[in-house]
Amino acid sequence: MSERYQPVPGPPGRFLVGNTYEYDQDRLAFLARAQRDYGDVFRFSPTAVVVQDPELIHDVLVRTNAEFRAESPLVSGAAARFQELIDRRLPVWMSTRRKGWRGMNAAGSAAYGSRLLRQFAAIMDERAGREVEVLSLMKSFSGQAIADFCLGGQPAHRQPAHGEPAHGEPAHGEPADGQPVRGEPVRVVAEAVERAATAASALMASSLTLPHWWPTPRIRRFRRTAREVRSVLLEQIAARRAAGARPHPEDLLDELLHGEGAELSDEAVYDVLNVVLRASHGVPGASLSWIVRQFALDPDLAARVRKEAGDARLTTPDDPPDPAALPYTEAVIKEVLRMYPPTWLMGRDIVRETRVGEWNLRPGQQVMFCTYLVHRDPRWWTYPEEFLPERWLGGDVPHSRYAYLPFGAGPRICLGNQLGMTQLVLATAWLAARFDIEVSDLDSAVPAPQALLVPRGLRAVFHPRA
Ligand code: HEM
Repeated sequence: MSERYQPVPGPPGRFLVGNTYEYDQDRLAFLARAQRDYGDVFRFSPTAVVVQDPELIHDVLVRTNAEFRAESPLVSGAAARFQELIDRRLPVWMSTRRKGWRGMNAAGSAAYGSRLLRQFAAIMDERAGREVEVLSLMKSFSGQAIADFCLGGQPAHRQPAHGEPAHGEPAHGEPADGQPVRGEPVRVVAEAVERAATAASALMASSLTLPHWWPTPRIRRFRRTAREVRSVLLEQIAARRAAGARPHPEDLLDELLHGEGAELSDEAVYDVLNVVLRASHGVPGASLSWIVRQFALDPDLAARVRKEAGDARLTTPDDPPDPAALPYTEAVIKEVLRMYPPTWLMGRDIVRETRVGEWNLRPGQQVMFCTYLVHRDPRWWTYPEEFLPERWLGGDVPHSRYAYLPFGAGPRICLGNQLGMTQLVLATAWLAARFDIEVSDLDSAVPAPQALLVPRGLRAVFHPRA
């Protein structure tokens, strides 16, 4: 080994399997132990280095697209082909990302508030009063909501009223006013994305990447579902193009096809929609599940959010308040994202020789960071294990300015962070205002660090408040 590449110290691991076995026994405990024993930079495997220092993490994140890549192939062996594809598409993605940003900024997200809340209210009304699996309920809402944000303006312009089924199908199957109703493309796309995300998380559930030529049912399903998403999206894009521009953009697809800036090819539009739908899949749903758990743990917290919703006159989903009028609710969400960041583990592939802190790293290696541990590190946070929304109201910022990164940072920061916050603030306020939550298995619903950090097996009954 040349001087240039001194091995980074880390747990030695076992013969053949390295650290994978110990890691899979308890992922968070393994990473916490390794950090305690080896410091803020440690080796996980010959190709993976874990970095836990917030300044170094930030440094890596801002250098993404140069020495680091955000995209990682799920199946090994596809890497070279995949990197070529990424290199070609990256500049296009970065410029289409800017175009997508316009549709998702604070104004775009706020304008979408009532549509979003109507969907949430309808889904919750439908499931109220009986025990439900919280994560699948919230994921199904967030999946539908994002698909609606992307494509929900199509083909008619009528919005479903509160009480009407969320995906826009009229109660008796007849289009209102003789018009086609929106909803069908949203449902088809949301379901295709759901299947693709389930197939991808089945691959990610294992810490080992499989060779791409290995024809396992999982890899075949992963490929088939990805093709399906591509085909339903390209179909929607073609149909919308053929229908021509509308006076005002009604969803992200309108914005991408007819908004300001250079015209995008169907392929570029597909890229944005695909990345947005995939990257947001389940993430707000996981956060809402943590909120449900937190409300069940602490009814006073729910009461305080309810009071704020009442003061802001949140009485009907048709006319929601500006999320800025709900600062305590926003602080609750920031605290949920601190203690339970859905994207609890992030990574970057190294594509050029580079240096991270005092270590030289080379192409083919991977850098990983565990935001869950950074967000609970007593060096950066006071009372890190306590749920304290007030810390976000009193200016008690972390001692390291980069120690809070639920949405990532740098050029690949979450594209939907404002939309995600709007969605979470309104849905959380609605939950507190309209329901008493009963959870029977609080003790067993502990953090499960899977593809996302989720409360394992959380079930609840949402009792409508009188
Ligand atoms: C609770 C809400 C959300 C959280 C915590 C979250 C978190 C994240 C994080 C941490 C990343 C960066 C991953 C990395 O750097 O490797 C990311 C990327 C992304 N997110 Fe989100 N997200 C949320 C909601 C959303 C929503 C609602 C959308 C879309 C409408 C969205 C769209 C995206 C996209 C497109 C990217 C990839 C950006 C790129 O690679 O250039 N996210 N998100």
